[in-house]
Amino acid sequence: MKSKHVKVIVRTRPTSDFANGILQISQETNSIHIHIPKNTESGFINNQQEDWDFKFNQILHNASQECIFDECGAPILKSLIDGYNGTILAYGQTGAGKTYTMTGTTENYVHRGLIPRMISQLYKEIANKTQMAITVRISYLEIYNEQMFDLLASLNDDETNTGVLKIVDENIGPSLVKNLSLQIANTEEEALNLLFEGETNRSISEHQLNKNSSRSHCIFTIYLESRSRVESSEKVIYSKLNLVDLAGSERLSKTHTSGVSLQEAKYINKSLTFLEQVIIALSDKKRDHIPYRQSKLTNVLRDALGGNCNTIMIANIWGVKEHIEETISTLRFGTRMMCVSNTPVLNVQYDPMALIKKYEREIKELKHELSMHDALNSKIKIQYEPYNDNQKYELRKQIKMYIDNENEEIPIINVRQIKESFNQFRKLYINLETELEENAKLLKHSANNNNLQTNGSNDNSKQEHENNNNKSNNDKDDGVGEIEGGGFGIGMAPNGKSLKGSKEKNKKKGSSKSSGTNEKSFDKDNNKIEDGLAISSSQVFKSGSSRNKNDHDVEGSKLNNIQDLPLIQKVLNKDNIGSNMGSRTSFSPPNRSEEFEIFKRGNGAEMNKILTENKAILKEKKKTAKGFAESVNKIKAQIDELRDIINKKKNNRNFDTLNTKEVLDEDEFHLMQQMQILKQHYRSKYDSLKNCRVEVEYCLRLVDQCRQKLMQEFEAWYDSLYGSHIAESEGMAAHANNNMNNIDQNKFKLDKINNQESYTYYKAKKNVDKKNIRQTILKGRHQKIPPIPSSKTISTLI
Ligand SMILES: Nc1ncnc2c1ncn2[C@@H]1O[C@H](COP(=O)(O)OP(=O)(O)OP(=O)(O)O)[C@@H](O)[C@H]1O
Repeated sequence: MKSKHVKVIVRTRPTSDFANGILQISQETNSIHIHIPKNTESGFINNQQEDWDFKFNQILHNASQECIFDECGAPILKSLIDGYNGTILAYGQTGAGKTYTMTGTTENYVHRGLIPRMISQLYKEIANKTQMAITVRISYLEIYNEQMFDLLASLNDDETNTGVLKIVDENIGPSLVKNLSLQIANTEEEALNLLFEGETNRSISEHQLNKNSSRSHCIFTIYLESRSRVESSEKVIYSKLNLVDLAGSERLSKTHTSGVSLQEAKYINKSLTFLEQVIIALSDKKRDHIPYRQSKLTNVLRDALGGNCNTIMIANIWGVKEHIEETISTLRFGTRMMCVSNTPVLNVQYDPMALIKKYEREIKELKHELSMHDALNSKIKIQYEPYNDNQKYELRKQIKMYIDNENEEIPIINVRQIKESFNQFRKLYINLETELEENAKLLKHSANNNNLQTNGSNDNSKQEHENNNNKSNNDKDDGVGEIEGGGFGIGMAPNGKSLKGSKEKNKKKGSSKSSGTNEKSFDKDNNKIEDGLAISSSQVFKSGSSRNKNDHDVEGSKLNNIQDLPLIQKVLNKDNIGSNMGSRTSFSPPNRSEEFEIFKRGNGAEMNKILTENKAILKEKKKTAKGFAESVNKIKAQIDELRDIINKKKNNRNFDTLNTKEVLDEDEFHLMQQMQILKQHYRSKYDSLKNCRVEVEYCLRLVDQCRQKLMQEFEAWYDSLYGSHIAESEGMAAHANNNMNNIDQNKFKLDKINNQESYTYYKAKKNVDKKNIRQTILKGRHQKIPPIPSSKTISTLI
């Protein structure tokens, strides 16, 4: 961007009384020399200096109005139409010809000033610019005694623009003055009417020097908004032209004013002083702050002074002897003004609405082109709309398979698919992170529990050991605990009692009172759960979530309920649903067991794999525990047997050596030693068994969690595929069933048939449930058993 200095052109008012000896004008060199000899009789000149030399951009001595337009107006007008702001300031003492220069006189057309000439030329130019649609707006502002007046306010019909005029800090609109009316002028005549309207409204007061003299600053502004008729219409060029008729710059003493006129003169003087300060500040390159805000005039003209504008100042001088001091003052001001530089730039803006329309058009065309391109390359099925839920689901499936090495690669279709793939990868990663955190928590929790149990079992063991030594024969009936059994207390193994026998006993008792889970029943249990899923996954979901010590019973009762289900659903699917749902066609969701099998192979494959692996680990642990339990029982039986032999020997010896000191024979001594060894073995095996049990319980919990998650995922998957259909055709009954116990289910079904209100209620319930299921799934997706800590590790963790 190139900066330009403000152009200063001096115009002299023609006079027969020209101060020839004092004022020498050279139009060739554009310079003015003033010589005031000393000892002159005029008392108001500066005696300290005799000569003044000034040089300007141009001096128009006794020039015609037409010449002024050609030299000042025409170039500014041209750049205005090209999109650059322009300002022409008329500065000078009262009577020097500022108004004549800007407005001219109306009596004679030849004497019309710059404004009417520029208006006229503007419309001629607009008429020639056929490729551009140019809108002309006009404002006319008067600043009088530091107050702003809208000279065109009288034209506002709707009284919308009646607010107080205020200078806004940011030039957000075409005008810096808020509430200043902008009148559209479609023709030269309309523009001139506005000029004249403003003129008549102009504030005029009596003045000693010139009775028509204006004491106000007047700013006539032409705003152009240009859009190309041929190129894109969103590009708008805004430009404006300020034509400023400043108030007289003479000194207060010269005006001989008093009262109101004095006050006016003070304001004029003040604002011109501020104008001068701004100019001084602008011409000093070291100055950071330009005091534009000191006066309304400088604030309004801040764009024209040191901003984005082509600025010309016409310094009007009245070359008579008595005004020589004002002439010097005006020329000094002009000289300073020449130091001010502006940086005019093209004011291009983009109409946001038009821009949006353009982009929409472009997108449409590009889509069209893309679809043609795809068609030519036989890629007919490619879509460019955002991914819907089903597509996301499919992509996620592909990614999972890719991660599991089941897919060599994911075929790239388009950028949208790549983006969505990244999204899905991120989601999977976040899930994995959550899963790891949860596992870590679980591990810690388990370790804590283990420590407590290990400590407890150590104490128990000690106690048991002591008890065993003191036990009498009556204790023989107490059995030794085993992994499958509920109680795991160590007692005396009765003679002939075997592990098998105790298992039988437990079986008979039933597992409802058992604190542990029977291995056999556990496996059976697993089958049941999956069978349950086959019929009603939500039933299974419920069983998974409520798995506890009484699982066995729960499962049993569930099976009964499941058997009842098809009949109830038949009833629901038949007439009742139809009567409630009107003419909607009924939809029968696919068989859940088949779907579950599909799910396990597809989306749930990963989870199912983890579950299977975990179950295998669990089985292995149980097997180990069983082995320990068998060893413990075996040793216990040996101990009992040995104890019997020892006791018998002891009794016999007591009988033989009555009232004599007790002495062990060699045989008895050996038996006692064997007993010691057996007890040591017993303790060692018992400890191993305890530790193994902790691991089994830990595995059990995790297997249980895996199963629940598999079920939840299946639920969500099934629901996402068929949920809406089920809801539409079956009402919300089926799903509500899944989340209620049997009584509630039947109640709901009856309500559903008879009462529309409950239908709405359950519908709401279903939505909440659905949300909760999703949230649960999102919280922790897959939980794979982390490496099972050995009991030693668990102990050291605590
Ligand atoms: N170049 C000129 N040719 C002919 N007449 C002129 C010229 N300059 C000024 N005059 C006449 O001088 C008189 C005063 O001029 P004008 O009103 O334009 O002064 P002004 O500087 O605008 O004064 P004010 O500061 O009071 O507004 C007017 O009658 C005007 O017609």
